[in-house]
Amino acid sequence: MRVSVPATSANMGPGFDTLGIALRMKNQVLIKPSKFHSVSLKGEGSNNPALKDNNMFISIFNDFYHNLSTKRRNFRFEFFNEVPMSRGLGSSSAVIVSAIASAYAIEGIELPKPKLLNLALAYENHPDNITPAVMGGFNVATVQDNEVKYIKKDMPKYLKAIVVIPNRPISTHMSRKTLPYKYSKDDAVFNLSHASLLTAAFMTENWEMLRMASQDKFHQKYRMKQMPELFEVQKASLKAGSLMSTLSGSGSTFFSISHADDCRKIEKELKAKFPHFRVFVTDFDNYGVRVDK
Ligand SMILES: Nc1ncnc2c1ncn2[C@@H]1O[C@H](COP(=O)(O)OP(=O)(O)O)[C@@H](O)[C@H]1O
Ligand SMILES: N[C@@H](CCOP(=O)(O)O)C(=O)O
Repeated sequence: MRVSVPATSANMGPGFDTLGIALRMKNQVLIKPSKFHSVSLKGEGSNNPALKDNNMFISIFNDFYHNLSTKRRNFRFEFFNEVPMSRGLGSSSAVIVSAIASAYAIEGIELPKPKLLNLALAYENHPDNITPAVMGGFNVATVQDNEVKYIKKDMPKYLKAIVVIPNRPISTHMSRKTLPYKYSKDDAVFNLSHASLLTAAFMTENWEMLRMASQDKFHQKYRMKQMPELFEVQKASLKAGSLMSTLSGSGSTFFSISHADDCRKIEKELKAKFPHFRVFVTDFDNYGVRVDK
């Protein structure tokens, strides 16, 4: 059985804890019944021996498997990871979503996506990564009465994402602690109006609006100060023709959107300017978590 989950870019500027989008970079796990428990890792995290012991995937999988099954089978887990850890591309959401989906699938129990989304909420209490990880596409989401309420929009093929991934990880948990406890009414209105306009722009495919609507006063400047080169990345990406360019989740990745015709030029300019960062173009994912039995 194979389960794959896409990387996600959350916030998208002003949509703190609300907006997120799925990218065509994925973590996959292949699970086979086996005499003994064993783990193999390829790609991201493969040089981290701790992930072979009790990693977050295995512990969430076991929580669910032990609840769902009376049998005590062992499994071989083969991970193929494309989502870099702690870079603001939703690696923790990818792990949470794939672990829950895997436990249900291995037991042959149907798990509708909305239910999976609400189960994932217990492990990550902001819905902006888990929603696109489960559903794919661009999503606006909130949590009400312990349930995720969301609206999804498929992304067109003529738009591409350009990601700039620094070497330095940023822990989402730690980064959230650096944000202000309170915001002024002006800043709240600024973010509310920009996030609303950005959402409307995605829904109506008004791409020229993205640059203006993706401005934010809630989190980016506080987080980017810890890595000031990111201000240069943003400036360079917009100058090279991106439609929008924002910190991805809590960082350290920078995420931009462009027309397909412009993406290679933008990628080339960013690579030349920031040779010490990984820069590449990727498609959007409109499907979300996928289980192949
Ligand atoms: N492939 C993986 N396998 C196991 N655990 C992972 C994996 N990817 C991420 N994690 C867990 O998620 C944590 C990173 O979460 P977080 O700081 O929220 O980063 P991100 O911005 O990538 O979601 C890691 O420290 C690790 O505990
Ligand atoms: N809204 C969250 C998003 C965190 O995304 P991640 O990919 O960095 O985990 C936040 O801004 O803290």
